Amino acid sequence: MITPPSQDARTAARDRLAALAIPTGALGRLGELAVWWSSVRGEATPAPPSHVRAVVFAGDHGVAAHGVSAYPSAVTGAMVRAFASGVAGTSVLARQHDVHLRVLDLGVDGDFPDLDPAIGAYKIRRGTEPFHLADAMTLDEARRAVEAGAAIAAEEIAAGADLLIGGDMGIGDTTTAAVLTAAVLGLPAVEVVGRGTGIDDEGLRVKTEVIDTALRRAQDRTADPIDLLSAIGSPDIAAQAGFISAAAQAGVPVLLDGAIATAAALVAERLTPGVAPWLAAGHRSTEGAQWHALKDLGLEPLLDLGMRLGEGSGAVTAVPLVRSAALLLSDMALLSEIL
Ligand SMILES: O=C(O)c1ccc[n+]([C@@H]2O[C@H](COP(=O)([O-])O)[C@@H](O)[C@H]2O)c1
Ligand SMILES: Cc1cc2nc[nH]c2cc1C
Repeated sequence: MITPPSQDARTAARDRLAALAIPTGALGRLGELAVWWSSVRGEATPAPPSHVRAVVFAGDHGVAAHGVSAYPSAVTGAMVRAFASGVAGTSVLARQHDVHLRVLDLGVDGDFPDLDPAIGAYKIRRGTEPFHLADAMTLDEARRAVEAGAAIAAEEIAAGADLLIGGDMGIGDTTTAAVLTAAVLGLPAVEVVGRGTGIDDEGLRVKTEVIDTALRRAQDRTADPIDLLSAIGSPDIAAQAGFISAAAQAGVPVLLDGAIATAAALVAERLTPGVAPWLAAGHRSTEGAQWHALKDLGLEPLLDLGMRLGEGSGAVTAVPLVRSAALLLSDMALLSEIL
């Protein structure tokens, strides 16, 4: 059961927003963001987020060996190392915006004996099966991955998180996100396919075909989200779904990233209905799957910069907007006070 965000706080925030020393509605979506932040914090004028914590869920995707990505799977493990040493794109953004960031290996097809063992503490398996040909993982693995995500959220909340971000790292994962989104929403492959890391027209044709084949293979598996994850998911996306679901159950808001995070949110909403009001969308990705998933969740993205990096980068880039929105609502004068 998910308790909805506070209606009283939302009403009080809306009233204050309407009374601020601005023309009515002049803050646009920043005003709506302020009202959302009040509702999820349960206060009319909450402090801006000061303990933002992001987790990058890494994993390999068997489908990557079938011509759907512009890069080889070897990049996934290399990027885990880049996160561990603080030199990935999102590492830079997280330092800039005072966001705590950690990377976790849920399903990379390799090991990291020289890195902090905590990175692999939730590892479920090594890579996935190519899901247009066979189930990505077992039911038990899918279940354990969702539980791992919930345990990770609990750790971040215990560490004091007032806003959570999930990021992804996995070559091939835009195909997985697209298939999951299409299966949940009943959409054809052409509606959810995107160029991911930058595939050419031939790559796009192959990727569309792979998505279409996977969808036909999983068409009777959509009733149970765990079964669907085992058919066409991955441990990293299943864990991110469990993470989002657990955050919402604990009343901790989540700022969504791109196509993979939003697909995970869609699955989380099916696992535990009532998740969506606890979410805000950091940015609009270049992937059609994300646009459809956001629409279903009733979310409008904050930024639209043409970003397609993943890693939680779009969400971390939007963190200053949440802080600005909260401060505008709490610190600005009312029109009645200046007239
Ligand atoms: O988050 C997004 O919307 C997004 C869009 C395009 C690419 N990515 C990142 O690029 C990788 C997946 O791209 P691909 O082409 O290998 O499926 C993966 O590591 C993602 O983090 C992420
Ligand atoms: C270099 C590189 C970095 C990434 N970060 C997220 N996805 C990525 C894909 C590639 C190829």
